[in-house]
Amino acid sequence: MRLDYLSIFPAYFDVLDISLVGKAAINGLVEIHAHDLRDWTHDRHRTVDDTPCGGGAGMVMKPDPWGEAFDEIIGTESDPSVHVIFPAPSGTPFTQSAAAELSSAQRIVFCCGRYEGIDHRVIDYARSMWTVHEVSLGDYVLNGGEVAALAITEAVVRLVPGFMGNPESLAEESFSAGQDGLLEYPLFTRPVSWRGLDVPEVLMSGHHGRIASWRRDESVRLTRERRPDLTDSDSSGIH
Ligand SMILES: Nc1cc(-c2ccc3ccn(Cc4ccc(CN5CCCC5)cc4)c3c2)n[nH]1
Repeated sequence: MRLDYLSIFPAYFDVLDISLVGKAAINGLVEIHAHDLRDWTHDRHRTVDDTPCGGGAGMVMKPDPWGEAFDEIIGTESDPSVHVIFPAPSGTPFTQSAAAELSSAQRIVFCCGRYEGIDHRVIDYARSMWTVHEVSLGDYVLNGGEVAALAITEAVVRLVPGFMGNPESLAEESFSAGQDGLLEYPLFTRPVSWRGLDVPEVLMSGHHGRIASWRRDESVRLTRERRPDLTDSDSSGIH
């Protein structure tokens, strides 16, 4: 899988050489390429923004540098197998199933906007050429797309076959199909007693049936408490 990042702050993506994603890069599962959008400007100030047509606060990213960067990084041929991701507050909420779908992509290009966003024609042009995803991380406003691109990268790459040492742990995660769409149960490890707080006895009983039942009950309780929106979904198994 090749991952490209277009940003005026490409150094944001240096961290990918350290983290788990870095290991995937080392063992050839993932190729990381970060690019400075200003490399595709031609004026002395390397300008990437301008005032919004129709007025309004802030600045908008000009289309020209994006188009030239696309030509060089992706090419001028249409190819639906290339996934182009535009993080945006107005995007579709990013989900675990979207991460799972993207984990089988051969090529993903992250377009990280700044200022108030990117000229919409950039997204329209990209839609005419590749498979475009405008995605939101959640209902809060970041200063740009870079943090969202890092989060999406981690969610996707950890699902790439061969990446996680212990694929079983993926099956038990929140939001993954195996867990019936419930939140994860609380986790404990040694010592059994810590600052007057003890591991629930059932977990030390060695009785697998009771342990499974306790974990399910805890997942149901937590989901009802924190994510009532998940309790009515068909996959949740609770109604
Ligand atoms: N889930 C999530 C994603 C983001 C995100 C992603 C990309 C960019 C690029 C620039 N920004 C800053 C930013 C600030 C204010 C507005 C709202 N303005 C109101 C009127 C015009 C626009 C939009 C955008 C991003 C933010 N934030 N949160």
